Amino acid sequence: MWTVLCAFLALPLFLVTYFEFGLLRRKRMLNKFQGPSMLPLVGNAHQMGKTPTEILNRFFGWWHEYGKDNFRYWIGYHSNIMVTSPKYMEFILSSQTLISKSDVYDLTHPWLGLGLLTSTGSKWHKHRKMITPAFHFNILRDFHEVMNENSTKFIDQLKKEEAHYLTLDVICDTAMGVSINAMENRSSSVVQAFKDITYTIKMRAFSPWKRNEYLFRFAPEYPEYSKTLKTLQDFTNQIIAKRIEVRKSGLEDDIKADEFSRKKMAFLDTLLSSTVDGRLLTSQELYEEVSTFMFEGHDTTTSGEKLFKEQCDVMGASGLGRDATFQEISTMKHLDLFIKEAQRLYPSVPFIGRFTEKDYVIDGDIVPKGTTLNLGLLMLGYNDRVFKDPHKFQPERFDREKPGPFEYVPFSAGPRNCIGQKFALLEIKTVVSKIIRNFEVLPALDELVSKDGYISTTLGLPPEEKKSLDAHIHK
Ligand code: HEM
Repeated sequence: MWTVLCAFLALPLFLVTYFEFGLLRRKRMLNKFQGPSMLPLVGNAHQMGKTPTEILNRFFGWWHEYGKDNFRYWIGYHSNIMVTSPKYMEFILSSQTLISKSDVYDLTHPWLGLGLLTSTGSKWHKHRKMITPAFHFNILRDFHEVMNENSTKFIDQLKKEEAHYLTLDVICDTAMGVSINAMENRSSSVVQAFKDITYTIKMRAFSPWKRNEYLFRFAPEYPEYSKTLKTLQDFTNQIIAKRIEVRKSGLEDDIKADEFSRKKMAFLDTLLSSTVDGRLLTSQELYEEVSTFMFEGHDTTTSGEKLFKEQCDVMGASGLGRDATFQEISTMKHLDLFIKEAQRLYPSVPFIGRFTEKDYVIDGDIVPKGTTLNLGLLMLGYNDRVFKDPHKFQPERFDREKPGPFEYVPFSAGPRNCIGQKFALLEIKTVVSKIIRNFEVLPALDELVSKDGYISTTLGLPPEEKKSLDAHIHK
């Protein structure tokens, strides 16, 4: 009896010692990096905060404290380096071997499996090669019609002050050939499920025990998470099944009124007809790629006099009521700068992660095997060594001061860059240009831009400045 009790009590101690021992080498090497001191078991998890805003503020706080340079931190036994130095960015993003995603992406596996975003090694290489033609210039041009149709619906909803989910409609309508009409069906369980699952995944990343698949089953939010996951899995599987059915029956061209009637479903059709190693994709592989594109293709893509003038110049003053052509969209240069500036301050993908499967020497430092490299794309945009007066919204800055190739990378760079970059930019330009032609766009009074051109959210400021400004704003 006593032996069992003692063994039971000693177990946690044994486990902690075991893990600490296993980490000695990594800890020793990572201690050479600047960063906050850590506690046993939790690392720095207790300092992270409980909401996405608190977590962002914590990261920015450390970033300022450590000279706007890289720093290391620990979430339980997961060691991380927050990478913000352009030299590190260049090494990591250009590497042909450092392509494995960080352990944070494991949290998406139950939902996305190992699709293009999360897979690595030869599977990723083969699938990237197979999918790349689906984003060819000519295919994008065909998609533009669908983007215009959905943008028109979006504008109608904006006029009623009820605009939502445009990007989800566009990715389903173009890449999958399925009209889910999320804009008009806001209470749809699928639409809500996309929002819920991404929130849960983000928050799990900062909890040492919820990161673990088994321990997470005991978390209070687990039953809701399982339901959400099933909703998304069923939705994706249904899309694939219906498309296969339509292809089998050879009815693609006949059922014009049906929701699966579009002829140009480049992405899903590419997947269904492509071979890898001489065989068709398995149903699991199909599931992984389709769910990956539904996620990447909609959660990422969501003013002023000069913009309006450009619309008049390009479209002609009498053409403001019609859709812009593909060609016209590509000549809207000021709109390009505007989008670039918005992505600098509010990048759709603020962080991306890599995992070191061996030791690497980066810019003279040894980064040990087993380290998560968290690439702070968000921090790059706030670096005043690169962007003068970074809190000022100035689209023209990209004409004057061109950042280096690894100083501004909202779509990432190198072999694992965003495969949907051109699709995304076309979609954003299509909808934003239409908004400008239909509405007078003014700076948001207290949300985005203040009268003197400074953004008035306090994101990215050093903690003391942020505190005093926050107090001022909330007066
Ligand atoms: C403003 C919109 C978008 C931004 C800022 C963006 C940004 C990014 C970034 C930073 C990555 C690298 C992720 C990483 O290394 O973990 C990425 C990858 C990816 N993006 Fe996008 N993205 C956008 C829109 C899209 C769209 C519309 C699609 C699909 C139609 C898409 C599909 C993908 C895929 C599949 C990957 C993984 C590529 C690979 O690993 O080979 N993205 N994106």
